[in-house]
Order: sequence, then C-alpha cells, then structure tokens
Amino acid sequence: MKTVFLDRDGVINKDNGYVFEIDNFEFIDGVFDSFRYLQRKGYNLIIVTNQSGIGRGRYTLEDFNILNNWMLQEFQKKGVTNIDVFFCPHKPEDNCKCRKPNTGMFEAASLKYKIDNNSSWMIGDKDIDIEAALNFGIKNTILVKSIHKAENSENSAKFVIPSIKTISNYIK
Ligand SMILES: O=P(O)(O)OC[C@@H](O)[C@H]1O[C@@H](OP(=O)(O)O)[C@@H](O)[C@@H](O)[C@@H]1O
Ligand SMILES: [Mg+2]
Ligand SMILES: [Zn+2]
Repeated sequence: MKTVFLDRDGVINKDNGYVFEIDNFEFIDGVFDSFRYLQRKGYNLIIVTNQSGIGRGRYTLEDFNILNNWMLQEFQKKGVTNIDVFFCPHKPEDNCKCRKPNTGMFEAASLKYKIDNNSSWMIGDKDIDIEAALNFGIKNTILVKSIHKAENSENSAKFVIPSIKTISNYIK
C-alpha cells in the first residue's frame, strides 16, 4: 500500500511547543485540501509523532488521546477518512525504539498495514523525521520548513518546501 507518513507538530499544525490542548492546535493552512488530494491519489495517511511531552510530565496520555480524537474528527468532517496515528510517549533519555529517528512507529504501522516503501513518502519538519524515514527504507522524503532548524535535511531530503499546502506539486 502506498503510504504518506507525516509528522504532526510543524507539518499538520503549528508547532507552538508541546501542543496538547485543542485551543492551542492550529491546523496549518491548506492541510485539509492536501490530505484530500493525497487520499484521491490513493495514499494511506499515517501520522508518526514524537509526544515526549507525555514522558516529560507536561501533559497526560489522556490529554493526548482527547486532542488526537478531536483532530481525527476534524479530518473526518473535512472528508479525510483513511488516516491513522502512531505516537511515541517517551522522553529522549528513555532510549525507546519508537522515538524518531528510530523506526518503531513505522514498524508498528507495517504490522497493521502492508506498506510499499518504494511508493511511500515521509513529510516532516525536523532532521529526525527525515532520518527516521531513511532508517526505515523510505527514500521519498519532504522537509517542510518550520520554526525548527533542519540543516541536514536541507541537503538530504528529496524536496524542501515551505508548507504542506504545495504537496500536490511533489507527490503524484
Ligand atoms: O513534530 P512531532 O514529532 O509531531 O512532535 C514534536 C513535539 O512533540 C514536540 O517535540 C519537542 O521536541 P523533544 O521531543 O522535546 O525533543 C519540541 O520540538 C516541541 O516544540 C514539539 O512540540
Ligand atoms: Mg514536527
Ligand atoms: Zn518511544
């Protein structure tokens, strides 16, 4: 199955820093049109997001689930239905297998869906997003510019774009 893996904070919503409240979740302009476009092209959409705010005690797993369910309902209302979410709740010092740039979330997704790496993509705003995709064997990578510096990916990503809004120019 051709899949677009997506980072959340900085790609789908503005990365206001450990976002966990609905009121602080600002969808990035154009994200619904872009997701409907990818859906029309037959891509499965899988969000892979580091949520270290849980492990850091900044918010709870329940907080994350409430926000996540609300986000999925918003996508549903806009006609985006084939979307799934995998997250890592750990702190960096937990040395888990799922925090990007590790590939645990991608592997968990590949147990649930038959993913064809060659026709799949990764869209992220940090170096660790692009590194995780490459570590998993996905070569089609797109760096979205955000508040975060991503020097390595500026050179290693297949495309570097200002926002997800223009994704239809790159993923056919
Ligand atoms: O971009 P994704 O993976 O969807 O989620 C990133 C967030 O969990 C947070 O990740 C943190 O990094 P640390 O996890 O503290 O290194 C910071 O960069 C926050 O600004 C950011 O909101
Ligand atoms: Mg991000
Ligand atoms: Zn983890």
